[in-house]
Amino acid sequence: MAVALQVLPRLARAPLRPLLWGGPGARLASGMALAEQARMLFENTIGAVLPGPMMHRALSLDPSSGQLKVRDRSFQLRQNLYLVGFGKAVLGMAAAAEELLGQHLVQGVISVPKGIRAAVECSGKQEMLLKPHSRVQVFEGAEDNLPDRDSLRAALAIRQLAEGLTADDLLLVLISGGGSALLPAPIPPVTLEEKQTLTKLLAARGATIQELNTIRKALSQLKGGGLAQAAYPAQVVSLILSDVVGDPVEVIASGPTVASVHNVQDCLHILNRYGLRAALPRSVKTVLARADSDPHGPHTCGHVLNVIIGSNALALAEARRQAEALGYRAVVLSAAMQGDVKSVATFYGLLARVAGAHLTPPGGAGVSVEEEEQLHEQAAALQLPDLQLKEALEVVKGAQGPICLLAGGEPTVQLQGSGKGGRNQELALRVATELGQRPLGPVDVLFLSGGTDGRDGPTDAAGAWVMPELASQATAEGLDVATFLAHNDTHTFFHRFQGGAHLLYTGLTGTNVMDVHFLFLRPR
Ligand SMILES: Nc1ncnc2c1ncn2[C@@H]1O[C@H](COP(=O)(O)OP(=O)(O)OP(=O)(O)O)[C@@H](O)[C@H]1O
Ligand SMILES: O=C(O)[C@H](O)CO
Repeated sequence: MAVALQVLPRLARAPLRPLLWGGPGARLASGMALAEQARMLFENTIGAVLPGPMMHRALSLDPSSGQLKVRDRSFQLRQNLYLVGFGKAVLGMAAAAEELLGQHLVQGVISVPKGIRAAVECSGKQEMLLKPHSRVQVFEGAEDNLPDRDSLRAALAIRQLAEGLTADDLLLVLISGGGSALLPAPIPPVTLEEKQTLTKLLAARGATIQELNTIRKALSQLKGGGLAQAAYPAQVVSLILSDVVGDPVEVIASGPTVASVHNVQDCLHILNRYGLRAALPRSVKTVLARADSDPHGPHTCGHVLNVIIGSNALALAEARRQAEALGYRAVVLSAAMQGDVKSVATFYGLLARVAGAHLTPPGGAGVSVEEEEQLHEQAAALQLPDLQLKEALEVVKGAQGPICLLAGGEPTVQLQGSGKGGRNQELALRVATELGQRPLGPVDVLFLSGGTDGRDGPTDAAGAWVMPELASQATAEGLDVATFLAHNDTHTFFHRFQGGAHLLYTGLTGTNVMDVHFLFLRPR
């Protein structure tokens, strides 16, 4: 995270704009330009998954009895509350916890990205900062999302706090994406450097987050249930903001409060798959061999309540609600959008064409049977477990007015060039190319792709929005879309195209529930 962090100033002041989105405001909003609606929908979607609102939804305290309610479970607070946390969204989560439960809080330690406090301060987003004499100690570290000395110090302070707890205590654990790098505590003799190298190698060779975190858990004192074990016999409540498709609690931040179900054989398979088994340092082999013969077996986590408080699905549900308030028929297609960005772009291109043809009256572009078949084939190839394509097309067929199709997840980019970009900007530009290939009939189409953390790859933009005319307009400006795509240089493209008007700028938002994709179709 080399670039100075910066938090969205517009979101900071007005995360939600009920006047524009509900009741009488809806009519006003529906007269807005499509691009303005798309940008507002993106900002308001992020507003719904900011740490504060999510914490307030998940927790409630009865001040007279000291009863803390987390979902359907109750816990008795009497100045026995401790707090630890690690992840990109944890500063705001801790601030909300302090505001809600501060009178019972004895001590806390959190591990957050380098520069986050300065960025939050700069943006004036006071509600995401801890109080001046807070009982929560803050460590900043993990520059570039890699474990470092600072995050190691934080992890050791977190372990120490957890180990000092008794059966009368309650430990609140705040977890969000980026937590793995912010909580490194390698099992000796594995060193921080060895863990860093192995993590980097696995990531560079294309290991999935599930595979990467299986290895991290095997080599860590705190991951894979280790933190919960350290806190025993205290009760543990983990509040988790998911940045992994499907919200698997054992994967997010490597599941420090979830018993690991993996064995050494699983690790060896993964290391084999990426050609790393032969080159393993002796220390790693030692730790894996020890785990194999460990008479205690894996950690047990019966004293833990793990709760997902925010996710991509939640963001999409809010986006849908707000799109409907704007007068769109809105459908959530999937919160598990994964796969190569090229295949995902082809899918959205076909979807826009098929949906657009269904929306326009006879004499419009018309939908061919082949295209509808291609769309279903492309969808099947993406293997999205929760895809609601048939349902979405039914809604489109029955609709007489504007449609908004919503999805989220994290497609992947196979980097070939050395340009500057991110997966959202690349997806948007590829979708623009697809949309520009054939006429779409009398319907306005806009596609938006944005990262909810406000940072798309190593750029300061969150993503971009496009329309079918983009490619021809770019050509008129002397910009060749295909060349920018070939070099993975989409940020440079969007920066130059129409003076950067198609880029989404939010600054670092202080939350992270992966990416969202919006496809708007508005019959003329
Ligand atoms: N020039 C580029 N063009 C397209 N994508 C890129 C480019 N450079 C990096 N990327 C992609 O950006 C991704 C990294 O983005 P980012 O820093 O937002 O991490 P992330 O995976 O979103 O992290 P988190 O899960 O914490 O949000 C990688 O998947 C990488 O392939
Ligand atoms: O920290 C991590 O492990 C990733 O962000 C997934 O949660």
